[in-house]
Amino acid sequence: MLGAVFPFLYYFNKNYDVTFRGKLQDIKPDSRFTKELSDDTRAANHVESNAKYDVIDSQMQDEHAEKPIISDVTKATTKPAISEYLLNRPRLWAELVASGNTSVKRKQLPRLIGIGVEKCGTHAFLHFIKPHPLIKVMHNIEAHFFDERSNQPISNYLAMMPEVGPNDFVMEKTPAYFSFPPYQIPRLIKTHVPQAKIVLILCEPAKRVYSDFVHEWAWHNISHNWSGIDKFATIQDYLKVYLPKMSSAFLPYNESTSSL
Ligand SMILES: Nc1ncnc2c1ncn2[C@@H]1O[C@H](COP(=O)(O)OS(=O)(=O)O)[C@@H](OP(=O)(O)O)[C@H]1O
Repeated sequence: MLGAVFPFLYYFNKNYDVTFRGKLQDIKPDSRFTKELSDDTRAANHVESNAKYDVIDSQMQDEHAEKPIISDVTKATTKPAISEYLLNRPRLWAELVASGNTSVKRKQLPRLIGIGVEKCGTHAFLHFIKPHPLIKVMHNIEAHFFDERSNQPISNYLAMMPEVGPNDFVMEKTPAYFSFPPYQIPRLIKTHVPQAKIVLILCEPAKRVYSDFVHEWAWHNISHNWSGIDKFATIQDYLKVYLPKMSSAFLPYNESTSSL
């Protein structure tokens, strides 16, 4: 896959000057590489383009002094040609991470909240996203605040979070936050933590049910005081309990329950 992407990016960068606005008509042939130019002109263009990087560098350095670095990254990714962005990207990331490495750390409400669905790979998602240098996952991972402590003040939720730098994104995931219509918990989250992006992972329902059965069975057998679904030996026993429980959670669909 990567083997296919890199030659494409190389060809693309070499032959086109892309103004990074996402529209096809903005992609223009780059005059620096067209055949009719003499070698001298190409050399002059090369010097000119290097000078352009210096200007961008100095502009970005000036701007860092006044504004949060994050807005500079947005500028750097939207204004210059994509080749300039690719050249500057490692430095931008290093600066962004370093600028958040201050001694001033504060607790932050999550900016990413995984709400489920249980048994659809929510741990795998966390595993993939955790190495990101700006994502800080809360220590216990699952806060269970909105399902178990929703009567408490939001300051208690904040108290559960790690202390982080200004550019960091705190994440927690509690698959039990996913609720079937009328979506009470996601709505509650949106009300109390409006800045948070809610991540919902879905998977094939039959696979999910079987995974849930194995999970519940294992918990029941490992922990005898497990208060989940009642004792069951087979998936048929499980479905007898699970299906009525799920169908009672559904309400008829209407406008008032679909406004999330
Ligand atoms: N990448 C990816 N994509 C899809 N599914 C994946 C992935 N990685 C793990 N899995 C399977 O997800 C199941 C565990 O889901 P969760 O991590 O959400 O479980 S939990 O709700 O936190 O207990 C569990 O399913 P079962 O093995 O069938 O039980 C995992 O195998």
